[in-house]
Amino acid sequence: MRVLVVGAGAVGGYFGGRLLEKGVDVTFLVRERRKKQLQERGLVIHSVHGDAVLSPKLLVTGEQAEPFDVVIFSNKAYHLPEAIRDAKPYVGEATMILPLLNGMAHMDMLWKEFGKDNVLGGLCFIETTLNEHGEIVQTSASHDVRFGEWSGERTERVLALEQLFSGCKARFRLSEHIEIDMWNKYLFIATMSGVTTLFRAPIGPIRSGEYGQEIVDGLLREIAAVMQAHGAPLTEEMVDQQLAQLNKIEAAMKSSMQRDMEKGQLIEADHLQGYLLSLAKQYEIETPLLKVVYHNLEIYKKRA
Ligand SMILES: NC(=O)C1=CN([C@@H]2O[C@H](COP(=O)(O)OP(=O)(O)OC[C@H]3O[C@@H](n4cnc5c(N)ncnc54)[C@H](OP(=O)(O)O)[C@@H]3O)[C@@H](O)[C@H]2O)C=CC1
Ligand SMILES: CC(C)(CO)C(=O)C(=O)O
Repeated sequence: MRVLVVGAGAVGGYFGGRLLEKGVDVTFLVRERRKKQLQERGLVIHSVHGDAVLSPKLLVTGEQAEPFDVVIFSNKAYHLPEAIRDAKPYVGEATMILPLLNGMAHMDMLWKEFGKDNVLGGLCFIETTLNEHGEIVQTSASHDVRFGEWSGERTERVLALEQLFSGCKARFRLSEHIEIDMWNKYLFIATMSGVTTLFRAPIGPIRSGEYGQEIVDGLLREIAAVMQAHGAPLTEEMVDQQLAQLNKIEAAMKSSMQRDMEKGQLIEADHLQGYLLSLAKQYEIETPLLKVVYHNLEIYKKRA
């Protein structure tokens, strides 16, 4: 099976690199600047799970290539329209599309472009970033991808993917409830990125202190209420589990949005929190904490 990874950034470079390391036929769709960087230095991974220096196959849109069996989208949400346009020539009728972006709003765009049957659900848990040389720096225990059919079925094609991904250094897990998994991850990351960007600290100091728990809990429950009003399959038990997860993760953990802010880069505020606020308006749900979080991100966006 041939795999195309759209974007050799922190997420795509890491997981694509791990697949390549295992011997999977992986190509990265990149733009000129990233191509030059990767040609000069290689795809360099510094990771708590082991370092690697790889020489991947690179493709720049417009270059000739047969359709791929799998196209993994690992770009930021604000680049999705261009990423879809650039990847489209390499998508055939039987190509599986696997997105690893945070959030949910991208699914509609992918379904519209590629058809609902061709798009799998997907997400990842990983703390990874690019350093000033474009090298991948992966810093905590999780390096997990979950993927699956939207219907939850164990079809031949996802079983083939499971086989393809198995035995590589990162953990790829086939899910029979990827829609639920994605909403859970969205609940987790909208809260986690919200508080870490608001307080400009890793999660540890935020969740401790006199008001920490109240704020994290309050924000998570506001977001959950919006998602549930929209029909997300999230039970109260799942909401409690996400809060427990936020209390359990390493104290030093930061969100990727926070790291992007620290580097003065663009952020996915509209895709994550902004989308939730538009739903809150639609369903007339009060979300005072989410508004504070978003307002902070808006101020950053104007300054950046
Ligand atoms: N980093 C993390 O720890 C985690 C991130 N996520 C999610 O994963 C997604 C990706 O994040 P992350 O990897 O951090 O982002 P990065 O910015 O590190 O990587 C995105 C890459 O996509 C590339 N790209 C964008 N548009 C195109 C295009 N048209 N053609 C080719 N390449 C393109 C960019 O290339 P260029 O250099 O040319 O701009 C960049 O290298 C986000 O939705 C994020 O929320 C999820 C879990 C953890
Ligand atoms: C919180 C984390 C690191 C978990 O994968 C994440 O998804 C992000 O920061 O984007």
